[in-house]
Amino acid sequence: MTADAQLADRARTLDATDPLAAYRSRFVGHDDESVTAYLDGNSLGRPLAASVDRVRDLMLQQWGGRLIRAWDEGWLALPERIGDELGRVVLGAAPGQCVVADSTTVLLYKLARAAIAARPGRRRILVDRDNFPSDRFIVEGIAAECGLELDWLEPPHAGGVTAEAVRAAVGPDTALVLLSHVAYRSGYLADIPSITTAAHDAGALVLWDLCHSAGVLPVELDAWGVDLAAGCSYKYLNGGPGAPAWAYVRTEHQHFQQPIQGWLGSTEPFEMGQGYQPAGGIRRFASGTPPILGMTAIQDMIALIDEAGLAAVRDKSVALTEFAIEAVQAALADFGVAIASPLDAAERGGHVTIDHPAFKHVTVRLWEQGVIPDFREPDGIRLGLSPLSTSFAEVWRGIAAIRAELERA
Ligand SMILES: Cc1ncc(COP(=O)(O)O)c(C=O)c1O
Ligand SMILES: Nc1c(O)cccc1C(=O)C[C@H](N)C(=O)O
Repeated sequence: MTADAQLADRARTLDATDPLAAYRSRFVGHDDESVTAYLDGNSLGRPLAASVDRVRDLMLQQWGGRLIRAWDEGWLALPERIGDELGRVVLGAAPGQCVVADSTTVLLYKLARAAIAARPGRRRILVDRDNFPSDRFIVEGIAAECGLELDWLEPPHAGGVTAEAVRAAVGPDTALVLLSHVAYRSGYLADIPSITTAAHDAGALVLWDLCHSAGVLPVELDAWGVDLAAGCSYKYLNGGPGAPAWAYVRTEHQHFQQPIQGWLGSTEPFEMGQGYQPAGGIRRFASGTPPILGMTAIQDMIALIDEAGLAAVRDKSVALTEFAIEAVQAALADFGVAIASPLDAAERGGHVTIDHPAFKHVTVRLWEQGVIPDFREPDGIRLGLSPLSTSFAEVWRGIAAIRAELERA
């Protein structure tokens, strides 16, 4: 058997013995033959068939039938109701600490400003140079706005941000540390508990960006002592394009003041009174009218993760990334393709990034033939493997297609 036939055979065996394989059929488009391999579930997760029904019901029964009455009949409470479910199933958070609102970018701003205000007199923010642009741009803006200084964790930090690096960089003047749980490019998985402790030992707060971890690996925000966190819901939470983000604020920090003082974060919105009085609890971190259509589909993925179990989802995620690495090493190493993600599964999230100078051009050709990974500058193809909707066969088809394009290049 050729090496290729062996990999194709292994993919078939892995799919045949995958205890979560049947979940794939619950997603719209799983049988669309024009998509040879969807490897971008960490940018935009596939829709669930259940969400099509839920959105239809929302439009016909709730919006169409109940009209404005639907706000009182459930819509106004939805950001916290979904937040509680997210906390229970995905984030390891007791009720009353999560809310769905805004975008991740806006929530990161609100939470970072709230944290800065809660550490008066401290003048520094620690941030990772390799963090996602929004995260970096937000603290750059806040530093300019509030007259603060930024400290940068510079790469390489032996693969990713470690507790030792954070401990060495924080001090009595550090107000806030802003980091990602899973790095958007490399997929490096940061150790939240030890990094949070390192920051707390210096009296700083930590804001965690969980965009690339929520829904793909177990998270225990309460148990890990996390202060503040935010993440998006259109990746592994399959909420759809532009679905609103979520924020976690630990109960003991819910007296923090957030900067976007809107009526729906105030005590009695419908009194329309003078002077902003922040609501109690997590509701004070909301600002304006909740995007009900946008947050509707998230509920189906939370329910699906609940059904499958996050530990099983992580097992499949590890198996998918292990197989991707094995296939890249076997099929692409001879072309000079380098693996930019950690090789140790314990240090890796749900995606694998591989680098090659031809990948920008290769990605265009892949998309034309229905093989859909992400390209990330300067030369990375990011294979985003969504455990409940990605098959091992898909991973192999994607990697075989990359090799075919490199052969032509
Ligand atoms: C790690 C990370 N942080 C923040 C964002 C920004 O999210 P949004 O565009 O929803 O504000 C993204 C993705 O876009 C991301 O991957
Ligand atoms: N939010 C996105 C969008 O509106 C268009 C294209 C991609 C995205 C993404 O989510 C990118 C993603 N956060 C990343 O890690 O690269």
